[in-house]
Amino acid sequence: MTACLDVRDATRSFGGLVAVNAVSFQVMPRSVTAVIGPNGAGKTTLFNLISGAIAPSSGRILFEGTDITREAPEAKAARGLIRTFQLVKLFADLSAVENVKVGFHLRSRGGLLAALLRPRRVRGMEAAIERRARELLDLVGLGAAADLPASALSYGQGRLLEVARALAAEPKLLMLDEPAAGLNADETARLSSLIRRIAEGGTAVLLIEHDMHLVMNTADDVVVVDFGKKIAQGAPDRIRQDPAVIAAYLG
Ligand SMILES: Nc1ncnc2c1ncn2[C@@H]1O[C@H](COP(=O)(O)OP(=O)(O)OP(=O)(O)O)[C@@H](O)[C@H]1O
Repeated sequence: MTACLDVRDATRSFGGLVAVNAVSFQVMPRSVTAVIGPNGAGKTTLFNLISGAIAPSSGRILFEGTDITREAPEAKAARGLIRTFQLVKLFADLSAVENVKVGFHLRSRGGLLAALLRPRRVRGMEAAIERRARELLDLVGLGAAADLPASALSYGQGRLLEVARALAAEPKLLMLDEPAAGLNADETARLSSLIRRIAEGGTAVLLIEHDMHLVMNTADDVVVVDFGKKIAQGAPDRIRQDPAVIAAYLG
């Protein structure tokens, strides 16, 4: 099976500091992979290399077998590599469902423009987008809030709305940067089951997360980085007992 994402020896230096040092790992289709590590380990830099926000000093990044190392974030998004943070912030005055509709434009700009040039089709297309946006809100548990302005949502609901909007772009790989940050225990449990459902629906998920409970309950595969290097990779149960991982967190 071709990996959805294949990171090969990704390296990035800032001056003398090697923030990400020859990190390699793969994300398989329909799987959830978590990147963990102590503060300053290089997780955010690694995410930036994958999403295209910054260029690697060396190494390669393949998406569905194609080398995308030097592609811009927009080009990667068009392939289906979507990071929540690539999207603009939520529009406070727009309703939840309208915010989700914004996500459709990320990948289907050509499609939408073409539709606009064919007036008779527009109405059908708008109705389909509206329907799909509401389905996505149901999926993340915000169905009842669809018509509320984003500003009326709680912090946790706002984070879930960001996920729904990212899903509107039909990602093949969804990258989530600390999705549980600021969520309460209930919301975190719901997020965990949502991430599992997203993966089972055919979208691979790659996340950075500090909440070990979420990681251990949600991820199929855990990549541990420390001082820029990958020090371990494996299933949550194995990672929990890995001496190098324990040392990194205690040290
Ligand atoms: N643009 C930059 N210029 C210089 N140094 C940087 C830059 N970005 C990151 N670094 C350094 O690279 C190292 C890794 O940082 P990074 O933010 O990737 O770690 P992290 O694992 O995401 O940390 P945290 O968990 O605290 O968010 C740190 O030492 C950081 O200071």
